[in-house]
Amino acid sequence: MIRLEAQHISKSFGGVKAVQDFSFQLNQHEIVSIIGPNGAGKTTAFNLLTGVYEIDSGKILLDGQDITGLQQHQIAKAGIARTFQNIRLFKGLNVIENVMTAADPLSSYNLFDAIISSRRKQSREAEVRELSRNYLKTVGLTGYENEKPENLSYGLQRKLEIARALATQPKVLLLDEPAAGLNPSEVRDFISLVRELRDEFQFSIVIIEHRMEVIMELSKRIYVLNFGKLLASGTPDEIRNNKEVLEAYIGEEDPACLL
Ligand SMILES: Nc1ncnc2c1ncn2[C@@H]1O[C@H](COP(=O)(O)OP(=O)(O)OP(=O)(O)O)[C@@H](O)[C@H]1O
Repeated sequence: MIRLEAQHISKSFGGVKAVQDFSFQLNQHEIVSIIGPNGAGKTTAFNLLTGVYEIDSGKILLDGQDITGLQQHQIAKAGIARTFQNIRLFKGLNVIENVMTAADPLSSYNLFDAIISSRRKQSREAEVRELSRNYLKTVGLTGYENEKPENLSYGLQRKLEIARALATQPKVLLLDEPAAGLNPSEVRDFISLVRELRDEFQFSIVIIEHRMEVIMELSKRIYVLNFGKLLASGTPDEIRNNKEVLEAYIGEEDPACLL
């Protein structure tokens, strides 16, 4: 069953055609990737799927429902969660509070609130705290609940971002360069985590990534963008052996990156 579908979506910024007539499908319980050289339109595609930008033309469907033109918070509520290329965490809050604000976005978790709040709110807070503790456990952050996010290593901050995304109980998780800045052992760890998450939560995942070992190991199918357009799509083996794709990567920092 198709979970998320983009039909001929396009977006220009002035004269730059960032995404042109791009279509893709993501099935239930599937991991697909979007790859392409720098500036190919990958992040713009995520921004269109999550309502950060209004699309110029095309349609986006989630479980067959048209979600084109919805606001970011409506799309999040409909079931699409994402992480960002540049990690976005709340520095003023500790690790567990970062997850709690995602699990219960209408609440603010701070000491003042705790003192003045009603018993009902306190019991809701206890419930959300417990849920958040579980999400932290899932990503391997047990023991870090009271740390400030900026004191965590880059790899752990990435996990915290994922815990925040999990807390919104998504149907679809969009990961924008989740392995950027990770060392080789963190990359291995991350690959296992993504598989575990998909199996445990039964959701579908789209990954944008430059680290090809991540893409090749995790993706069932890969979409390749170049200058905003779909250049190719197929299985990791098909993409690895696609001459046009290899040519598109020539001149990139890591031209051998398709492995
Ligand atoms: N808000 C914006 N305003 C103007 N131009 C933009 C904006 N966002 C993206 N672009 C342009 O759209 C094109 C696609 O950018 P995008 O960030 O989507 O590429 P990308 O494939 O994610 O690149 P990278 O791998 O470097 O992150 C680029 O030419 C970029 O400069």
